[in-house]
Amino acid sequence: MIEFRQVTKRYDSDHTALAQVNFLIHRGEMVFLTGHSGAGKSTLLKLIMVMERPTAGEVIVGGQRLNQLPRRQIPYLRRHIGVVFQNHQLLFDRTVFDNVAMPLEVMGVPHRDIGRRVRAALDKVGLLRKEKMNPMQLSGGEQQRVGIARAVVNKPPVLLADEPTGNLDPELSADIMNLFARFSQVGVTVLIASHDIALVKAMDRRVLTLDHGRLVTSAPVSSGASHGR
Ligand SMILES: Nc1ncnc2c1ncn2[C@@H]1O[C@H](COP(=O)(O)OP(=O)(O)OP(=O)(O)O)[C@@H](O)[C@H]1O
Repeated sequence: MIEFRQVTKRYDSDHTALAQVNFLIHRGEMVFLTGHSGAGKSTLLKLIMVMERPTAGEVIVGGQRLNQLPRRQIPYLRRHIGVVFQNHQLLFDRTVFDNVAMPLEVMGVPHRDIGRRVRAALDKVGLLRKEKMNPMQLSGGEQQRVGIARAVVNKPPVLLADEPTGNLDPELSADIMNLFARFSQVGVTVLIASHDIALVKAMDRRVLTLDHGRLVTSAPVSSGASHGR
């Protein structure tokens, strides 16, 4: 579902953020991306979203070679990729419902379908009864769940998360990770960048580790079973 072939990304003429990175993530797999600050995690996610283009090599998402993707096709590709950020980027002058509905409105989904789809997404993250609230009235963990509901409301086959538990305590962080695991169980391909080594270990999934832009491991952190297919 997500494949990198010999991908190199240089920002300025000499600074190499990613160097000859190779990996393949299968449909429905949940994979973690770790590495020190500046290792290249966000860059790798940006290449999948085509917010950046590789200097060399090839990125393939859902069978589509992104190098050849014309600029005008980028918005359509992004509809197939849900993204969750650490600071969830919610609008505090709108209700929970309206925040989750935003991607559907941008896509021009008919009004009568929006309510049903927003409520289905809120149900998945356990917030069905809070749709009329303002995100400001919610806890940090609940706000992050709203961000996740918004990321999955149009049922993207790929879900990316950049430090999605950065502001949360360990218990809430584990809840959020288990939520991502449930999406992968129903076939969503999930890639999560995280600094939280203890949490990543506890989830016992395949881990891609970057070190100064190089992929140094692509294996489960523990000796437990690989969840790769
Ligand atoms: N737009 C940019 N222009 C120039 N250099 C950049 C740009 N974005 C990132 N870099 C550099 O590329 C390297 C990788 O950055 P990146 O943000 O991908 O790392 P990261 O692993 O996500 O770090 P963090 O965990 O701190 O967010 C860093 O040295 C960074 O300074």
